[in-house]
Formats: sequence, structure tokens, C-alpha cells
Amino acid sequence: MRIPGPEELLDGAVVVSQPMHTRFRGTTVREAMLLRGPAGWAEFSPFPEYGPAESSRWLAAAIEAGWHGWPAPVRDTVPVNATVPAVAVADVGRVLDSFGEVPAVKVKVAEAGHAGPAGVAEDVARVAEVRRLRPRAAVRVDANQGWDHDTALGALLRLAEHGLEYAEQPVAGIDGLARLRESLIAAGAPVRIAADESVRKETDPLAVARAGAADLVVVKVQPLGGVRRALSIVEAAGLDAVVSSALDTSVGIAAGVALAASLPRLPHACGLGTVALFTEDVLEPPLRPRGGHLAVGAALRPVPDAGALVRMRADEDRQRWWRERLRAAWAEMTAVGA
Ligand SMILES: O=C(O)CCC(=O)c1ccccc1C(=O)O
Ligand SMILES: [Mg+2]
Repeated sequence: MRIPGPEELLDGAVVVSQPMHTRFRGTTVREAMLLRGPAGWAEFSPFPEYGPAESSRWLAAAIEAGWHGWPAPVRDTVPVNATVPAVAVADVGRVLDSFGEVPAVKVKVAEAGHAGPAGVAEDVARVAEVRRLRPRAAVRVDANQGWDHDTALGALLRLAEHGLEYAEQPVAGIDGLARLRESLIAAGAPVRIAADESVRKETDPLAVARAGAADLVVVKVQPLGGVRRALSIVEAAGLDAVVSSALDTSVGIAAGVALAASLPRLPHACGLGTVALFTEDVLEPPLRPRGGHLAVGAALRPVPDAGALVRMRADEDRQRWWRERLRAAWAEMTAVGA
């Protein structure tokens, strides 16, 4: 893959700031840098606390999107889940409605500061409310590794009574996942385990599969360094995959759609409906599912709306900060031995 230089990457780049309806990952605004390459628009949006090494994979994904393009899709539509942040029970209905009809709902649990017994009670109530409002949807939870072993075991035994499609990264670490999975089986509640952080934050994204510590893997295009790299990780893992967003703009979501559309098997709905969490989008109309599905053809060539880019443009300090960040990630990516 040819790697363009930083000047070429930054030519036409713009940083946008997207306000959110609901706090997610501890924030209410999401910034993203959009790049304009010969193959189309691309997104570079590592989370603000990420350093150059981690960000360099996000940059590789942007270069693939904007300068090379993606492999051919094997399906026309991608099923999408609703994502319910760790909101109060009273807000669950409003959040669900913003996603429209969906085949599956992902519920965030074990939020920072709420991972103890009182938090588990809130989590169970949130899942019960989702179950009540969407009786036919598949329901999955994502703890972002927020529980310890005993809390996770107790919480998942209670949550399993509401019917769980799977539990995403309930605890930290590959050993932690393996041990919890065994304990759930021994307790007669074999809740399936999906690895997220144990794929995207490990130096070896295949270690979790090799250890037999998970039943499925969650894959995100930017953290894994592009659609092709994610595809080969899924193939080598030999597990079913769920494609999920990193809270990207619609431009980044398009790359997730490209990945979901080119996986040989796609048995679960994907976490690609997250633009519903934003109050404004760079695409007009935004990349939103219809009847719980995204149309692949319409998604693959996102072109931001010129007016939206002006309205959502971050201030000049932020433009400069992101340009520096891209340069640092680029230097890391092209360093000898990298
Ligand atoms: O998968 C989804 O439904 C939405 C995406 C999501 O949860 C997410 C978004 C940004 C960062 C991390 C995560 C995560 O899956 O943990
Ligand atoms: Mg997750």
C-alpha cells in the first residue's frame, strides 16, 4: 500500500466537532478529522487520549479508505443494532426510538463509577427496560471491561434471565475472559463472550481466539488498521465477528459497512448505527439504517455536505492540534522497523 506523505494527507483535511445527545465514553462531543483522497473521503479519529503508536493504525485505515479503496462487498445490506449508553431507565425509550426498528440492541453496562452492586442493579433495570420495549430484539451487553470476575459472574447470571445474545468484554484481559467463560458454563448459564478490547488493544489481536477465551470477536476498522487487516484478523481468528463503530462520523461508518459487507459470514447485527447518538451529521442525509439495515451500495462513497463541514468545523486551535497528531502518527507509521 503506497503511503502518501503528510502534506498530501492534510491537503483538504478538515476537523469536525459533533455534539452528542447523550454522554458516551465520558464525553458529549466527538471530534474527527476528515481527509479527502483520490479514492474518496476518509476519517482519522483516534480518541483524544491515544498516542502516536495507537493512532498510527487509525491512520492506516484512513489511507486505505481515501487512497486505495476497499475489497468488493458480498452482500447488499448490513443489519444494525441500536446502542443504548448507560442512561437512566426513564431515558431508554427515547434512545431506542432514535434508532428506529432494529433486530438487536446493545446496552452499555458497568459504566465507570457504577460497576459495584448498586451499578449492577441499574444495569439489570436498563436491560429489563430494553427487553420490555423491544421484546423481539436480540439483546447484548457491553461492559467495556468494567467488572471484576465476581461482579461479572453475578451480573451476567441475573442478566441471562432476560435473554442475552452475548456479553461484550465483561472483564479485562484474555485470561479474565477465559476464566469468566468457564465459570458461566459451570454455573449452567453459558452466556456467549465477545472480545472487544482484547482484540483491538492487544499487541496480538489473535491471542484471544488462540486461547479459546471468546465465542466471537468485535472488530472496528480504525483501531485494527483498515478493512483488509480486519478481514484477515477475522479469518485467522476463525470466529464469527461483529463489526462496530468507534463512534465515527458517517464517513468512518462507511468503512465499517465495507468491512461488514465483505465478511464471508455475518450472523449478528453490527454496531454501525451510532450516528443516531449525534445531534448533527456530516452527510446529508446521515448514514442511518432503515428497517434495521444499512444499504451497502449507498454507504460506500460518502461525500460530506459542504454546509455541514462549515457548520461543524472545529476552531483553529483544534485544527492545528489534529494536524500535529496526524503528523506524529504518520512518523510512527513510517519509522524504520515499524
Ligand atoms: O457497538 C456499538 O453498538 C457501538 C459502538 C461502541 O459501543 C463503541 C464506540 C466507541 C468506542 C468503543 C465502543 C465499544 O464497543 O466498546
Ligand atoms: Mg465494546
